[in-house]
Amino acid sequence: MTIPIARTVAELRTTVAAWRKNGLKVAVVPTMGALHEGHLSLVRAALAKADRIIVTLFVNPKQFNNAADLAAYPRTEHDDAAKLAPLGAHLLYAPNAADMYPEGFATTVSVSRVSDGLCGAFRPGHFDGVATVVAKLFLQTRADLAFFGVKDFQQLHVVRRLVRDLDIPIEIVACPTVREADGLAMSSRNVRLSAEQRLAAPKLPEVLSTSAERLSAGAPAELVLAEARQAILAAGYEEVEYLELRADQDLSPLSAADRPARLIVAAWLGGTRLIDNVEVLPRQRKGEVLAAANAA
Ligand SMILES: Nc1ncnc2c1ncn2[C@@H]1O[C@H](COP(=O)(O)OP(=O)(O)OP(=O)(O)O)[C@@H](O)[C@H]1O
Ligand SMILES: CC(C)(CO)[C@@H](O)C(=O)[O-]
Ligand code: BAL
Repeated sequence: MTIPIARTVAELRTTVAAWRKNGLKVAVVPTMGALHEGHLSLVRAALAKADRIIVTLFVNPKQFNNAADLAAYPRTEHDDAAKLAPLGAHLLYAPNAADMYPEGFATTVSVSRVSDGLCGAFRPGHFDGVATVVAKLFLQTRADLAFFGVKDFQQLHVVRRLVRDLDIPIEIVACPTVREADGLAMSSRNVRLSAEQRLAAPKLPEVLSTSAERLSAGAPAELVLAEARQAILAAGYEEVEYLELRADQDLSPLSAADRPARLIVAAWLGGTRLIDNVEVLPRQRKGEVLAAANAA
């Protein structure tokens, strides 16, 4: 079983035009490859909502602010294609950098505000690179739907803002984070962890979920965040790049869980940068707790 591969926009467009002529609904799943169950869950979600699925595989140089990170990024196209075929994905679009950014390419798509802070602060230029390539992928594929993981929470906000602001006619579908049995969020970068680091890694999601519960129960955010940082460092992480409480709806910074929120983190373990986030349910005020108890 194999999956067809398109290398150029022309090849991609020929296939998509034939689908469209037959009235088929098209979905795109943008990735940088080294596919794991997290990516495959996006493909399955796409298969449930569309007739034809394009998985894109492009390690986008414009979104890497660190040359070593780009050089070390896993490239496993053969294995990726072998994972996609049995799932029933219809096309792998794997352009090369010279086709995506030909000589003279001079356009940058920049989404402000939701790109500020968090990864935007620590990876300068990263979200410009993401917004530029995602805009290209949407226009190249002209898909009806696009699937993204909640694991990259700020990226999801950037993409949503991009399509709203540029009136790109595509529905963005967010999919939950797929985790290993011990809670670690699946990520292509996890393969860089040594055996010892891999054992320490799940402390990150563990601290996130206990902190989220404390915040929902009304514990002061400043204290919870400070203790969470300490716990992550005590587990063996060498640096907590950021750990912040942000509003779920628009990513605005929060000092208390007074509305639906996210606890969002980036931390370094043995030279590998891991990101994660969890939902924080809004703190119930005393009156609401009493009202709920009386109603029960
Ligand atoms: N564990 C996961 N669960 C659900 N979706 C995921 C998961 N990991 C990545 N994705 C989603 O897959 C898409 C492609 O992500 P990407 O190729 O960067 O994978 P990655 O594993 O996140 O790699 P990286 O090491 O760059 O973080 C994005 O929409 C991302 O949010
Ligand atoms: C969306 C994306 C494929 C753009 O290169 C990338 O940022 C990713 O893999 O999340
Ligand atoms: N998942 C976001 C891709 C990156 O780290 O560049």
